[in-house]
Amino acid sequence: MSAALLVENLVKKFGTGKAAVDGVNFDVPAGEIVVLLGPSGCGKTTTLRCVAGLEHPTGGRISIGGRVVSEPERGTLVSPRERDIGMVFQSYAVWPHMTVHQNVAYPLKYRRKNTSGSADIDTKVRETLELVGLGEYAQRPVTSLSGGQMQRVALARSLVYRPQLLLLDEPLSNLDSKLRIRLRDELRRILKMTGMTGLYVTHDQSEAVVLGDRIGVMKDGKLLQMAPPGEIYNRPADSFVANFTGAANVLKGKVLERKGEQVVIDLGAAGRIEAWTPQPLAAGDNAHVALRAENIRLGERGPANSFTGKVIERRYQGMQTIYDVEFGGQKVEVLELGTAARHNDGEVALTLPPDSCWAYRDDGQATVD
Ligand SMILES: Nc1ncnc2c1ncn2[C@@H]1O[C@H](COP(=O)(O)OP(=O)(O)OP(=O)(O)O)[C@@H](O)[C@H]1O
Repeated sequence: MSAALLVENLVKKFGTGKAAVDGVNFDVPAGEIVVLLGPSGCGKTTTLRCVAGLEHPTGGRISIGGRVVSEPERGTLVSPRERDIGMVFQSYAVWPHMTVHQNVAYPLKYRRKNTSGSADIDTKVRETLELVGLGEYAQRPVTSLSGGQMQRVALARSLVYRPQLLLLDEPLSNLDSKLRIRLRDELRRILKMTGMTGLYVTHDQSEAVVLGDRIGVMKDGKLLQMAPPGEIYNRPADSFVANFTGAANVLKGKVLERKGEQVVIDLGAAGRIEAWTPQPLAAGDNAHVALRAENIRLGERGPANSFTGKVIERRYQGMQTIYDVEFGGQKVEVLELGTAARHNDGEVALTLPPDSCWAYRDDGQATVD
């Protein structure tokens, strides 16, 4: 039976410097997959290693299946072995001198958990190999497999003993891009079929969106937002989340008025723009509006946020065209899907739908370096 993970106010400091994990809170209900997403050094691997028991947290509490496995304030620290977790890492970590079958059988023989002899072990190994699509490879030496197949062996080895919780740290990053996409899609199917509770760490947005029931975006040791992928992409709670997940356009201005979650922002020469905001912005505040290139509608006039601009450059990329458009001293990038570029250089109407314009306090950190 899969179990929930609860992480409360987790802190991890290495030495005396800044905390690598700085007061992180989240839960993973049984059967859910949560992905921690963020740039290099944001603390996602350290968070996962604390859950695994491979790092000793400085503060906070971690519980797996209702059992506290780490709470430094009370001197509680359960060893990794006793946490009943499975782990899959970037490196394949298979036993090179064994066959595929032997590799996957190893944890069952070693643990003798939920098994009643070699026939039972054999059945479980066969079932798990079928699940990861390696049913026909059971007797092959593991070293004769491709990278993607070896990673499936590593996954099967972690799934075969049905741990309470599966931890995955960038498991696809050593694979070539085609294989990575295929295994990414399959991984979700496999995890959902087993009903496994999963915590997955990556810096790759597409993996996070495909795999996660919820995504937690981290920066500088802090969890900025945790929400379903659609919410992260359409209602980013923070300017960093918006920018990190691809809202690369930034328009600077001043708040004129606020009604509920809507604000009107003065963009200077370009005029006014309506936007949604998750932050306590008020009239007079400096703010910036973030929006995605693919949410701007070129050649259309909508009921609000319509402007007349000028295409100053267009880059045809086969499946899509990117336009640089200027309006009233502001510059935006617009993405148009399709194999034909529909707009030429020169004057063009553009609409920035208010629902896709997100306003944040201007703290000078609008973009990811
Ligand atoms: N063993 C360690 N000793 C000292 N500092 C460490 C150690 N492990 C991690 N750190 C630091 O903690 C911070 C967070 O690192 P962490 O590996 O968790 O980030 P990450 O988001 O997983 O990045 P990446 O994707 O590059 O692995 C970084 O500043 C890193 O240098």
